[in-house]
Amino acid sequence: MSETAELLISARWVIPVEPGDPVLEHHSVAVQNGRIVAVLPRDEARLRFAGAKEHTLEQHALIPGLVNLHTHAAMSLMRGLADDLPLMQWLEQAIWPAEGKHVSAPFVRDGTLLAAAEMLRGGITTCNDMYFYPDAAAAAFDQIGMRAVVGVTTIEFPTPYASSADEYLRKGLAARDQWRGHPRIGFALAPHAPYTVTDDTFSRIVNLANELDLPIHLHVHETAHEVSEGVHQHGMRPLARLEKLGIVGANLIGVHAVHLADEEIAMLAHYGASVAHCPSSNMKLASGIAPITALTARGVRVGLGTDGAASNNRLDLFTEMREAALLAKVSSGDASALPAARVLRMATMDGATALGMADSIGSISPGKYADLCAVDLSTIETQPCFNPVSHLVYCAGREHVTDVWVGGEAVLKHKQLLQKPNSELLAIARVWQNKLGN
Ligand SMILES: CSC[C@H]1O[C@@H](n2cnc3c(O)ncnc32)[C@H](O)[C@@H]1O
Ligand SMILES: [Zn+2]
Repeated sequence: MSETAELLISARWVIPVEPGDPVLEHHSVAVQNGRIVAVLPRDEARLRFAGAKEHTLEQHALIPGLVNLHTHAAMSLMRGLADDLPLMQWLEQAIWPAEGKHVSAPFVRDGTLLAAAEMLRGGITTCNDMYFYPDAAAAAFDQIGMRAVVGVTTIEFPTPYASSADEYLRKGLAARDQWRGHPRIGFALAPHAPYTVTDDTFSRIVNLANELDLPIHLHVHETAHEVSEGVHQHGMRPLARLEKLGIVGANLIGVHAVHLADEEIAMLAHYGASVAHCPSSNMKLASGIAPITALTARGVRVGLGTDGAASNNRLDLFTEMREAALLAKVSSGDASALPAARVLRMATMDGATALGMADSIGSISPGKYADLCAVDLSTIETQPCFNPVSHLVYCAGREHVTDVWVGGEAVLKHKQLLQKPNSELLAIARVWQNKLGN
């Protein structure tokens, strides 16, 4: 059998995430046509793929590209615009008025470019995005070489983007049609939240999700106020209403899921739904601590999200991994809760599975896209290194990411983005800083 690979990426440690939790020392990942063809010992790889170009990472851990299961990428342009407020004051008094004034296709294109650059620099190769002008967002992700699931966003109030649920859905679905078949850009249905979407619109979304086989990406049970208001308005808790409407299913990505009763955890498990856990945003908006230990104990899949840069204020999954682990331990009183390998799996494979992409991303496995992230563990602050998985979650940060590939294409080399110069991105940020600052 003749085997070819155009690229071998050889690393001190290859951490494939599945199957099992192995740490492979001095291994190589062979890549052909954007996909992984083999994971094997380095010496064997050099013989078997003699013609391949080799990229050597002597002191690095090579991990699957991280999957950001919830973000609003273009909100990077509103980073630090409104801090230290709880969710509804933050939205109603600061963010929604600013969005009403500034959001446009160029805003979304530029904000998404900036966010995608930040995410790639931090080892995030795929994100699940929910924002206005999905077509502009898709174009930005494509331009910079990132993989993204873009939301067909729906909210029941008018914005510069659309004036009715019908128009949001029509425009979002038209964008999806336009990007169909793209190897890196996919779509999800993205109703904003139970308090901003009507029963009729949720019913339409259920039908569309079934017809088009799309995930449903939805903020849910983020605050105690959301739950009590839901009871006041609809006579039942939001998740009960969503279950009645058919929204709760295996394709649901419920974002935040902070305030859950035991029966609601059981309900999510029963339907095979996923949760996008966003620890920084939940802490910064004082929303609460999501019951991740209880969710995972019942078998609910949990991925990690950054939320937008206006409520975090970083798009950094290394921080989210560390916080997820520490919050699980302190809130359960159990230091063994969410060990490092489990958290790394949440930030990779579990996010991929939640997006319906388990066969194409999330682990370093033959047949999957070569979405990879190299983390330098040779620095002063990462010494000594007895266990690279421990370091990835508890010690290293996004500043240790040196090289990133998406579909076998290098997008970050020696910490430099290859598709866009930093100077161009900084100039874009300056323009919007001036506009939003006035
Ligand atoms: C309809 S586009 C997305 C919409 O969501 C707003 N948003 C950002 N972060 C949060 C959050 O944590 N909970 C609820 N809504 C959020 C964003 O500003 C857009 O208006
Ligand atoms: Zn959000």
